[in-house]
Amino acid sequence: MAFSSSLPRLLRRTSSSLPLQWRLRMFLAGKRSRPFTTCEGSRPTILHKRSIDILHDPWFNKGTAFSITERDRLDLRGLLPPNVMTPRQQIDRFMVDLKRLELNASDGPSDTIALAKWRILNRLHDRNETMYYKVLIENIKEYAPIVYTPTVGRVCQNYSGLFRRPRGMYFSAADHGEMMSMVYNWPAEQVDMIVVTDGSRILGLGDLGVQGIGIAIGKLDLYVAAAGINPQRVLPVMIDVGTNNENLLQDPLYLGLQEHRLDGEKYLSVIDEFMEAVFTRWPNVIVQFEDFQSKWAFKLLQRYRSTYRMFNDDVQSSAIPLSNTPIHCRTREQLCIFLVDFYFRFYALQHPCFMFSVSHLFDFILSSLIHLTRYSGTAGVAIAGLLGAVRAQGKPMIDFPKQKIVVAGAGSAGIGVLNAARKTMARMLGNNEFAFEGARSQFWVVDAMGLLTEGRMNIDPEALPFARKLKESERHGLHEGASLAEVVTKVKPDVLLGLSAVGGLFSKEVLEALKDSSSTRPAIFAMSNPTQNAECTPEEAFSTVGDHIVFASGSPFHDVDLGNGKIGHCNQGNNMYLFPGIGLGTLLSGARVISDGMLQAAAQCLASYMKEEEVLNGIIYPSISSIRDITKEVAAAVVREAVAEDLAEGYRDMDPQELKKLTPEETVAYVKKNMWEPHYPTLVYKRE
Ligand SMILES: NC(=O)C1=CN([C@@H]2O[C@H](COP(=O)(O)OP(=O)(O)OC[C@H]3O[C@@H](n4cnc5c(N)ncnc54)[C@H](O)[C@@H]3O)[C@@H](O)[C@H]2O)C=CC1
Ligand SMILES: CC(=O)C(=O)O
Ligand SMILES: [Mg+2]
Repeated sequence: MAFSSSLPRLLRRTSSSLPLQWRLRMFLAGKRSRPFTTCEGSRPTILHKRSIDILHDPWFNKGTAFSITERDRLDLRGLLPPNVMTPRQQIDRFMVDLKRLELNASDGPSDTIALAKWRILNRLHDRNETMYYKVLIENIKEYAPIVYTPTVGRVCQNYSGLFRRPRGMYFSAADHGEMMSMVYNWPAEQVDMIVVTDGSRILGLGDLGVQGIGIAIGKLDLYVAAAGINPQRVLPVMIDVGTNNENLLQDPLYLGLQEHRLDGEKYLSVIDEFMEAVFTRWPNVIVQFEDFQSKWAFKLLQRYRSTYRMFNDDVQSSAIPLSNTPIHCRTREQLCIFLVDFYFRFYALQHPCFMFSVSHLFDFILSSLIHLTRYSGTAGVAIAGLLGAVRAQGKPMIDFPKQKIVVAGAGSAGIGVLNAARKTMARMLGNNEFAFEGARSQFWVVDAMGLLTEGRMNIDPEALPFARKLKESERHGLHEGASLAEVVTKVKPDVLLGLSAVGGLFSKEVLEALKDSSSTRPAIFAMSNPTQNAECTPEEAFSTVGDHIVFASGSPFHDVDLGNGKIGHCNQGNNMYLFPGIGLGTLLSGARVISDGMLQAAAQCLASYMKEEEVLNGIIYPSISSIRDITKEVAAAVVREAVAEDLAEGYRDMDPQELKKLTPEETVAYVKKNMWEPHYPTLVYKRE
């Protein structure tokens, strides 16, 4: 085929909505990617298959080597990473991966074993989904760390090498104008849950470009395993708008677009088009935004949350004004009087087995206060843990506003947690502007530039409310940019919470300083992921600060043997305890949007899940082994809230009126009944 004659033909055939430079690029990609089984001028192979069936057929599959024109011709567009590879590049990529495995294996333990387990599980996932999820559900504690954090982080970092069979959909800047038709290349008629990322901040590993698809796959594994979402109805999505990761831009084997990230309106128009396309084909789908860099995470949430069924569990913590709550009490006293009155008049009378106790009354008031506070996802998990840490000190949760909290990291996750914690305190202190303002003094925020004060130039507007006043800092012997160790030394916090993505940030010096904490039981939350990004390990925390601390981390660690038969519990403080239930509850209620109240109901359910004796033992989050049970409860709480807010439009044959009639127990049973179980169905053949 002569260059001169084929180019104009291709340019005519490819969508005229694409810019010329893209069509040229597609042409060149097509030239590069002739499969090695065919040669110039040979007769074409006639296929009686299309789309994903071709990718799953080892005779015809060419993987990433399908040219753009072939992808269009065979309905493959969007089912493969956008970069077209030559057969030679494919072999090189495979060989690099094979050699890396040999190298790692001879190197010592490294991550080889975890990655090898991931590969084995992934192959099972490709062959037999029912069996894959049965294995995962029955062994969730052992394999969640493989399909989710921390191993999923390694998988994303090595995705170009690990890539075998594509999973999910890829939309790229080059697909502008085509997405509405591309969504029809996905084989499932019904999709309930999409997890989408643009790869810009994967866990704490930074910009991993197209390789970030791994986190969407990992999160959806938990949607299936924990929430019982039907695996035929989940869709991981990668929106490839380029990458600013220079290593990936230079890597000849990288599978994504090798261009700098789109920005501004161009970026937004790609995401807008994606949202319109998926909601056109699947109007009832729920979209979870995952691991978008802070710069876009907040903006996208604002842009879509009142129109589409979507949420972002990394950042979400609503900005509902204080006055916009069901109960308007101007002071702490008024609120408490209202709740005590309510407790005796309604709650106690409605519970036949009710026996009065002061601690029960306190817990009721507290859970009501939490109910009046709106937060979710990461923030919800953090608040549940922070309240658990107060209870672990033997104090009532209502003492939470007295806690001094140092937060390391003021990115999307850190700010989400700070906003939620501040609002929780404010509600407990009287639910008014004065309380809200007062609560701010409980937080000390340290980011990459040290202590955040009003003396800082160009403060991020989201972080501004948490900048300390200069005078106030000076009174504590602190200054703008003071180091974390200085801040911990001077503030003597009750809680040290890390969402910085900096492994080892809670150094020996910082932990030594925490020994002087004014708390009887200081709490350390090293929430950054994956494992190597944890601000400290539980061993470091227990051995330096003492056996009495409460410890939680974002990625799993083993409990620590403290000697004398005592155990230092390592809790996993991860949004996995909430997002699956939020998705399932939204689905089963048929709510058109995901309200703050629904998110907050999920968080409240988690906060009240732990029993007193567990908390006093330093166990502030449930074991991952019970995640399916927790998720069921969380989902039921979300359904009930959607019904209460009149958002529920029903699901299948459960109409909103019937949903309204369900008691709390019946709601849990309804959720359980609708959770997919990994059983083989009986199959029969029916001619089309
Ligand atoms: N456990 C969980 O459920 C979750 C954990 N995360 C983790 O939180 C981490 C941060 O995520 P994002 O907020 O989205 O990232 P981000 O990139 O938006 O924010 C990181 C923040 O850390 C600060 N930082 C950097 N170096 C620092 C240092 N030396 N000292 C103090 N602060 C420093 C930065 O200034 C920035 O404010 C990630 O590792 C992520 O995996 C995020 C969501 C949920
Ligand atoms: C857990 C999670 O969502 C994160 O680290 O980003
Ligand atoms: Mg995340």
